[in-house]
Amino acid sequence: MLVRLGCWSALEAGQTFLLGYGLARALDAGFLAGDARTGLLWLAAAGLGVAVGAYGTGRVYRAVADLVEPVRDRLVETVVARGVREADDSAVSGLTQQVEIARDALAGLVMVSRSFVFTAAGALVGLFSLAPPLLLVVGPPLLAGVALFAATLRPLARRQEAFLVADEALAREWGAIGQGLRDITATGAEERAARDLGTRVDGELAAARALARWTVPRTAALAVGGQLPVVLLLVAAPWLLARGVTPGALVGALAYVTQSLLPALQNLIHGLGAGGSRLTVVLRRLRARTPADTEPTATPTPASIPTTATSEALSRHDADADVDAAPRTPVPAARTPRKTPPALSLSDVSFAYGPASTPVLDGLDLTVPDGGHLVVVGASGIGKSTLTALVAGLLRPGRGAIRVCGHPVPGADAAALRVLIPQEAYVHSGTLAENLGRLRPDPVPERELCAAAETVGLGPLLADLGGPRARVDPAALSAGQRQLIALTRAYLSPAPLALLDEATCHLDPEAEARAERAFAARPGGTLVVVAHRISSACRADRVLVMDGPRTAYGTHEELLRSSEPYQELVGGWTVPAERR
Ligand SMILES: Nc1ncnc2c1ncn2[C@@H]1O[C@H](COP(=O)(O)OP(=O)(O)OP(=O)(O)O)[C@@H](O)[C@H]1O
Repeated sequence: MLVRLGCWSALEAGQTFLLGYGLARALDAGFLAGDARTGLLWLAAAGLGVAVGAYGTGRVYRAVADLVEPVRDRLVETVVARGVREADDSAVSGLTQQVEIARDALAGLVMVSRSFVFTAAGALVGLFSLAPPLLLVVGPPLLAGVALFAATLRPLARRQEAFLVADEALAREWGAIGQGLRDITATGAEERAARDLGTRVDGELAAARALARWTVPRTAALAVGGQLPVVLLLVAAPWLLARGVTPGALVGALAYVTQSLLPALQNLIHGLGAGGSRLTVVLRRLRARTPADTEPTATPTPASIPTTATSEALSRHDADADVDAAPRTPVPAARTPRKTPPALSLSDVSFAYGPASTPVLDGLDLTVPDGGHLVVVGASGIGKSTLTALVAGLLRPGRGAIRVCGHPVPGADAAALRVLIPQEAYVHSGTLAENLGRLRPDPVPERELCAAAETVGLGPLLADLGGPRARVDPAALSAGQRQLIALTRAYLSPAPLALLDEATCHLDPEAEARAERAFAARPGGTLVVVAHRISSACRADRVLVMDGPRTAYGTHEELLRSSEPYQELVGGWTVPAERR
């Protein structure tokens, strides 16, 4: 196969030889000697050389394909076998894509390096045939240029790889943030996300600068090896002519340098510089997972989430007794008791989506004490999510004031004290531990992760996936499983106020009850739930019924007696036989 490739390349190189030699002979033996016919014949010979060379090029492509395709097949076999062994189909699709990149890069490398070797051979033989002194002028700078380029190859490949890794890390971070924008805003993690992304951007910038510095010697190699010979040929023309070099040979030499050597060197430098390092990176990645694959998608950095003083002596609801048996994971933020503002207060809050729209909220007053458990119910489209978005600071009230633990909303302090779990749970690729500990400023001990998972109801999934260090593929999880992960993450967050906006809608009633009880029992935690089922309202110590801009507020029993909209809602839901 290699012999065949060499033969077709030699035929291709004949074109290079004939280009300069034919031109020189056409001038010296033809046009300059007054014999136009001979000149034309030599030009025709050069033209024939181009045609034969083109045929050779076509066969070269086939020979390269014969060489590269088996390599690709072997790589695919290795990758698929490994994927099947590791039962990792996502890795197979990713890696087979990398195999295609490896195939293209390898083919490109074979093409450019082969082309340079044969073109240089054809041109140097041609120069020697025309006049050996021409070799003295063209040869040394060409060798110097190639040597300089060879010296830059290794450091350049390293910089290129560092840049690719930094670029991928940035793309991953960016993708993760893009997908989870709503949750990042909802959980007040904007600063942290911006810091993580900023680190990646700085990393890529540094890698790009280092790479750019190494392109300088590469450009110099092209100038020395490809452009300097042209200048030297022109400068040395009188000296060459004085030593018997004919004008035709001089023109032929210029043709060799400008039409063959310079483009071949350009292709070599470009092809080996970019394609070579790409091939190195991809092959390394195919052999084993690279650091880029194994490193966490975001480096957890300590976030300065303020703690708050909560736990005013306001009654914790009865359901607490129900969850005493469940293992409790302490909320990490230290909170000092005594005289603190309520976990949530709204005073005279009004909100409409547009100046001419009917207000969704109109003069709402509401207080949720520290440790309280409020459930919000109401018909679809009545404004429950709007209320949680206002409390989370995602919307601004048109009138009135909202405070979380005494801090005005919107505001950074308030944002750090509440965590919003929306209906569409966000899980990013990475390990379970990374997912679960994302809202914590410091690494969460595995024991605490497992205890929290058990409490919220994620325990069986955690075990199935292989523990906290197992990697998760968000696309392979069910909506309910994603919700359990998001709930456990919020449970572990230091924010005392948890806002569950139909965050358990994909869970079965039992799993929903377990998750809600866990949140209600979070030490120092306050819970606001937009209810998906009436059982949620039964578990709460207070219920807010939204009925247009009007609202009703009280315990489940009180509202059953006093609120017609609540009675209707309860009638529409299946009332459990006994309060859960
Ligand atoms: N971005 C928006 N722009 C304009 N109107 C909106 C917007 N978001 C919601 N609304 C409207 O505000 C009202 C309240 O919507 P919201 O989503 O808060 O209700 P909801 O009680 O949470 O409904 P569901 O139970 O179906 O989720 C609805 O009439 C809705 O159409």
